[in-house]
Amino acid sequence: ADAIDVEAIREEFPILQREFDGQQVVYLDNAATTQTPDPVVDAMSDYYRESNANVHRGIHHLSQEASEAYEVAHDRVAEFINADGREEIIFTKNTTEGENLLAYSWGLAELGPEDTVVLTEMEHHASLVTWQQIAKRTGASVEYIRVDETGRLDMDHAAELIDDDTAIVSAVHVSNTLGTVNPVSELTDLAHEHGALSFIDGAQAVPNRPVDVTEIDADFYAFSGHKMAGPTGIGVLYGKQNLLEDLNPYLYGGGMIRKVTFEDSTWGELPWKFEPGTPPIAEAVGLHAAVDWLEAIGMDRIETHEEELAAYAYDRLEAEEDVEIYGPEGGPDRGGLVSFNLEGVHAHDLTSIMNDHTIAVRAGDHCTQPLHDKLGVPASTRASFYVYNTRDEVDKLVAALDDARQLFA
Ligand SMILES: Cc1ncc(COP(=O)(O)O)c(CN[C@@H](CS)C(=O)O)c1O
Repeated sequence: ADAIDVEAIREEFPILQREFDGQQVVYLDNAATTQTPDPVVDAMSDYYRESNANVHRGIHHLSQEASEAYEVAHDRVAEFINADGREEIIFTKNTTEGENLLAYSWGLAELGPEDTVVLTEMEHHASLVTWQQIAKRTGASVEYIRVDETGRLDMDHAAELIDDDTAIVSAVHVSNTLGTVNPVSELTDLAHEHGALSFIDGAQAVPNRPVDVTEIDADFYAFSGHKMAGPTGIGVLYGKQNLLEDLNPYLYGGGMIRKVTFEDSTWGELPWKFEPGTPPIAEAVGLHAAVDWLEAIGMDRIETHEEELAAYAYDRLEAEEDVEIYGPEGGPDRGGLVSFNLEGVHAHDLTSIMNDHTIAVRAGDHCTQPLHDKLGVPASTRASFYVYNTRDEVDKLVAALDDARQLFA
């Protein structure tokens, strides 16, 4: 596929023209959140200006328009990840809420002392803390697939850990710290061989590469709108329909019920059963527009762009003898981000120097504290790329290291 036209894409992001202290912003914090193109902003503004109403099939025209827009957004997301239909697409607040929905609706009901939850050492706190706490409440145990010295999962260890006591395997598709692209189909197959479920955290995958949940055969899959050129306040939990049918909701209210009496209630059909109260309607319109916008570029072209940029950044940083990089070398095993440390300079100091050059990167543990403990570092600096980033911006990042060396090293 031919390369994407970055300059044309940048025209749709006025924020990228912003300057601080006379320097144009270099936005390299996309794993935290991506910027929002004009068509997505316009779609949400138009909704508020012209179609705003509450959903759940009100009688009046505006409510019917809003309900249609909200429901069709589910269809569009289902198509985007190759799910069977809107029944398998639950809109949440974000990836974190999707993981909690699964842990509360399924985990609390199904896990017990004889069960094991298998995670990986590179899990984000959104799944690691969630499963850790649900396991404590149910008596289940938690085991972690080892990350090897290259930053990849030790799949021999995975095959050892995943056995007939395993109730669920929960794994990140692309690590937000290492950039590692995990073999999620293989992990899912291992889970299924032992009658376990598979949950995949796709927060750093759906925005950046083609994802086909049917091909992966994951039972559940979660991601966020704000990491894929969409708005904050909306995420998606995908689940196989037959599994979702058997789950009870853990959040109750209007819109999710079929019948309510003073004695008891029955639940509405999918996906509304898991969407109580007034949902993120404008955000769903924005997410729909973001999916259209991304697909117009092409997810395979986005994947190639990010892989090449991350490989370029990896090579440039690798050439600096006082830089330590975490995760696999540039290529198909690394998504669009690079975390690293500059010898003798704390990540927070380096990141503030970067900010002096109006370069936006992230310092910290990226919500993967156990992984940083394993790496033996308190924090790292992370540059993460998207469709509007360029090699020139990577060069600026590398050039700014000298300032940090003079000041801190
Ligand atoms: C792999 C992974 N899994 C879950 C989440 C949570 O996404 P939410 O939309 O915040 O719920 C994130 C978001 N990681 C941000 C905030 S720590 C980062 O800077 O890396 C993630 O990267």
